[in-house]
Amino acid sequence: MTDFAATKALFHLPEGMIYLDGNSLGPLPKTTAARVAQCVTDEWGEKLITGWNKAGWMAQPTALGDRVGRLIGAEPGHVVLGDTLSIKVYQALAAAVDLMPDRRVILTDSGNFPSDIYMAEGLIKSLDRGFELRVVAPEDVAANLTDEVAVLMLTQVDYRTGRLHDMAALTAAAHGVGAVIVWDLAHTAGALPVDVAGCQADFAVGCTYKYLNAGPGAPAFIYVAPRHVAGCQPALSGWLGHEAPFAFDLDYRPGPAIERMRVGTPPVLQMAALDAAMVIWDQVNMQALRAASIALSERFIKGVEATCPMLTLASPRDPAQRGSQVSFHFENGYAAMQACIARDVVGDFRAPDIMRFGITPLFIDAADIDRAVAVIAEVMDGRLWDTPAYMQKAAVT
Ligand SMILES: Cc1ncc(COP(=O)(O)O)c(C=O)c1O
Ligand SMILES: Nc1c(O)cccc1C(=O)C[C@H](N)C(=O)O
Repeated sequence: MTDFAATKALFHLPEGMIYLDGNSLGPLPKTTAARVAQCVTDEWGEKLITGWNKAGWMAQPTALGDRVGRLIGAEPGHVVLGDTLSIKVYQALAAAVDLMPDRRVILTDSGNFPSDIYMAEGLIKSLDRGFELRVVAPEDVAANLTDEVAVLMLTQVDYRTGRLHDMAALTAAAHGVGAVIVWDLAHTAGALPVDVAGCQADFAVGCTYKYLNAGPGAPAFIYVAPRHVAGCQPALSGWLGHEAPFAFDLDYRPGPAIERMRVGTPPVLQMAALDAAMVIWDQVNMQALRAASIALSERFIKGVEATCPMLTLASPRDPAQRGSQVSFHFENGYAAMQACIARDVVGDFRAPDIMRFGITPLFIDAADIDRAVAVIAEVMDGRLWDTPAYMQKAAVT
């Protein structure tokens, strides 16, 4: 599918709203409610426990894994869904350090999402084998790849600025010093073409509630390269990752392939929501999507820069260095974003001063971009953000 004028009709968007936040929580596909209702009434309601076999619930994590896998260039049979992204980061990192018994440095960058860093710290603590987490500036990653590094763990697209790491180059550089790489694709999957297999990435993880429209709390995914899967000893050895879960053996034996990265019971209702979203995503041509995303992003930057001199671009100016979001610095960014949201232009704020806008061509078009620019200009020009009501920070920003 390359006709993004048609895809907008596939999503429910509140009347009058311009939703520039599909990179945080994607909007609802129009078919999702019926698909989830069918799962609830026909599958859960009528099939009850037999739904695990008859409705295919047990096979969903790998079946959906292949569909998500297409979007990231994974080989079939090497992606599985389940758990949260933080859990999948932990699993991937634990498996990665296991491959490198003689090295003790996990390298990451300060643009990484904090949860990835916290999970690495937690893993290091529980391993208690003297690992060091080394956090460097994003532009210094390559220079810090030494033969001390066991694992390079990176989020490809910086959640604040949208800065995009070169997956092929950094994967090759990590391999060049004998290290293993873990990619977090939270802001990549459904945002731009990726080729984990072609880049020879070792592990990749990501979520499905942002660009992939599977809804709040939707399951995460994990990719393990074919060459590693047989040697991968799951750190989170739950029963559904066992070779024969229904043998109920007391000794753990990992499942045959990517199944071993499953942990426990899959979230069946969320998987149904993901299934509905994937009916759209199965059709999407990622190269065409990327071209549309760049055209809209360039239009947005041009419009905002022409009308809002107090906003400064926080994202890379070169579209090849950006994911599918555009961010601006503004010292009163929180209040300004609240003022935009009150006028139906929805983006989000990331501390300390980032106004972040997701550019998602499946449901945002050039007319939306122009209207959003006009609203942002009105907010900035009229200092409409400068009211106490917009300064009050909510629990979730
Ligand atoms: C890059 C990145 N990694 C990890 C997470 C954490 O994901 P989750 O809350 O699903 O564990 C997020 C978002 O919350 C993220 O953007
Ligand atoms: N996962 C989120 C949530 O459960 C509540 C609110 C926001 C989020 C997010 O996705 C934050 C996100 N990782 C970010 O890019 O900022």
